[in-house]
Amino acid sequence: MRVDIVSIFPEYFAPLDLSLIGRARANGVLQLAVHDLRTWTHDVHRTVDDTPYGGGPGMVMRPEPWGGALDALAPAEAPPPRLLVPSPAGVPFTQAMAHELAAEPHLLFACGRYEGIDQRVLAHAATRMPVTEVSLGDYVLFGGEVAVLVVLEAVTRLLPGVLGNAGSLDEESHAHGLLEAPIYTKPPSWRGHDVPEVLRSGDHGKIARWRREEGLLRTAARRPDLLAALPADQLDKRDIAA
Ligand SMILES: COc1ccc(Cn2ccc3ccc(-c4cc(N)[nH]n4)cc32)cc1
Repeated sequence: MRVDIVSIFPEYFAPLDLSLIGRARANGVLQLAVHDLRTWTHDVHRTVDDTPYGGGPGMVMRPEPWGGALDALAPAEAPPPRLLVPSPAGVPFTQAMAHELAAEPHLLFACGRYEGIDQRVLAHAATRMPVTEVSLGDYVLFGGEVAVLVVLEAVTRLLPGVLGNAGSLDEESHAHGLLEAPIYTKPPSWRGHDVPEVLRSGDHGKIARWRREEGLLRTAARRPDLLAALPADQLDKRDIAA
């Protein structure tokens, strides 16, 4: 997978050389390039923002530098990337979207700052590539960089060969639309708290049932919205009644 990121703070992405993403880059699973939006400015002050039409607080990112960046990184003669633009007004980012993005050959992230990017940048881009405005949640950040780090981590860990034990993808929270069960390791008793006996029983069927029930109970208590969204065939009413 190829990933291009455009930002006025390219140094924000130094952490991407660490850990699993660093390994994905080293083993060629991920080709990542970070670009400074100011590369595509042409004035002496390398201006990227201006005052908003219609008034209002703050500044808006000018369309011209973004136009130059997208022309350079999504040239007409190449297959178009998927453009992802973090925004408080975006569609919610979910594990399902992470899986969808992990199947894309080329992702292009546009990191806004100030009050956001002139909407015409997205409108023009949409004439030649898929554009998705994505939100991390109902809270407001200073810019898109943190959101890109989150989206990129969620997507990269789904790429083949990135996670050592692929099985861990199957059982984690949100893998089946539910939250995962509590997890434990040695010692069997710690400060008066014991590991649930069932997990030390060696009975894998019993353990699998316990984990599903605990996941359902957690989901019902913390994220009833996820429970409501489960397809009917995935939830036996007895599961909750138990
Ligand atoms: C119109 O209201 C605002 C508009 C933008 C901003 C600051 N800002 C600038 C670019 C940018 C990109 C993403 C986000 C963001 C995404 C989520 N889930 N929260 N915040 C915030 C962003 C503040 C307020």
